[in-house]
Amino acid sequence: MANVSQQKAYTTSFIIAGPIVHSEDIRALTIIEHGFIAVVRGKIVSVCRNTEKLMQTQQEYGIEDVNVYYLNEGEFVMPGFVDTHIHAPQYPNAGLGYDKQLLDWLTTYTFPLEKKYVDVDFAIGVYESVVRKTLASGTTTATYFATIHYESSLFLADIVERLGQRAFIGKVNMNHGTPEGYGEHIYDSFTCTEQYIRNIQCKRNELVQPIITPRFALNCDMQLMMLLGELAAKYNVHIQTHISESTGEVAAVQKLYPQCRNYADVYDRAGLLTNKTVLAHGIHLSDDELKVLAARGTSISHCPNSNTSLKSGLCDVRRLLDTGIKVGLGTDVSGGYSISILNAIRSALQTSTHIFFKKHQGSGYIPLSYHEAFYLATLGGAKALSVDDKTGNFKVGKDFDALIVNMRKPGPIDILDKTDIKDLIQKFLYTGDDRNISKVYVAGRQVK
Ligand SMILES: O=c1[nH]c(=O)c2nc[nH]c2[nH]1
Ligand SMILES: [Zn+2]
Repeated sequence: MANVSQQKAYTTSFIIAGPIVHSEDIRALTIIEHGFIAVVRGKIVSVCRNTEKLMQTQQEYGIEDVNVYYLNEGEFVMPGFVDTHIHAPQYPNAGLGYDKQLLDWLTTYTFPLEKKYVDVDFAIGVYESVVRKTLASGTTTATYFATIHYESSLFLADIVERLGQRAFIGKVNMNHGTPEGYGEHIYDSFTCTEQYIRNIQCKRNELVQPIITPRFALNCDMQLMMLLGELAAKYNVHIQTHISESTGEVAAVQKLYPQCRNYADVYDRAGLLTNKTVLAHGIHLSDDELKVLAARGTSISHCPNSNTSLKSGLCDVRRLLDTGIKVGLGTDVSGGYSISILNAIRSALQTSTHIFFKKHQGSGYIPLSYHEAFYLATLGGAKALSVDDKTGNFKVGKDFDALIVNMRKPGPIDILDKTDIKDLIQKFLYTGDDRNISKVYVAGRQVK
């Protein structure tokens, strides 16, 4: 029998035995104190609540003793994190520029940095760091914005593929209101995007998918957005953009599209609201807009660190969920300063508590709980991206995207008292960091 730390990186058929934690729905965590998960060629074939049938399962799937890994005291296995919104090229700016709000922040800090990705060598260096760092932080699925540059966006896809992450990767579209040297002609924007989609689909790697990425309604005209909506339908691909992040942005969109009822209507008219669309932020959406998103099956990426860092506002996740909208968490680097979904969990919990403070006494408002935040970071994110048939929890038939968490490792805090599995989970969510994530798996492949 092997300890989990001795596992070979390339073994995709194995059993992990010990404490298991995952979400089956938002209401509660499922905790198995001592069970096992059997993985065959990267897929989960069995999840058991005890170890009685472990040897039988080994025999059934021909899993040798050396590929049975027992977790030690202080360890547990959980699903990998899903980051539903992150700008890979903005990583060099993480932690910088929070003296400005969204529209000024874009022109002062973000566009000048993104321009540099015309240089593929610069892009490769940054993208390699981003993918390694997100994997090390437990992000097994990431939804990336790249830049407008075709070549460097493809390099991001290559790096993701080589390092083994599950990801949606978008070449950004921008043909309106763009800064000097960082914009596209509508024809190039459209044709490059189509070529980009074909190029990524040719890889035939199920883990790496293209995603259509109009930056937001202020940087694309209606004609381009409509063409992109058609492309999404033609190639059956996902769509991502931003919506209703700051009040200044909402006012500018209303001015630019006076014929549209509201911000969501701009995207709806363009055919961009589908059940494979994920919209970042959505802080200032009206009830009417939420109804449209729910009807279209469009989801929201909640990016609480960014919403606070750029002083955009408090997004009420409870309201989104109550309207039937799918919600996942996003780091939104570098609007957010942290690459880690653990940080997004904490920011989401704090934002929800701040909203609770603002409500009047007796409103009955219930702030998010840690197990709801765990759901948003895993299964909620997978549902938001419509990949919950593949990932998000440990259901038989899904890919094994998972983290081995070790709370006994030298890390940010010491565990001094006796703890049960529930304590370990909470300690990890509130105080853990990547030092506590000892192993990361995507589709059964060990990637950390
Ligand atoms: O947080 C954000 N980051 C961006 O890069 C961006 N572009 C448009 N709107 C945006 N919001
Ligand atoms: Zn963003």
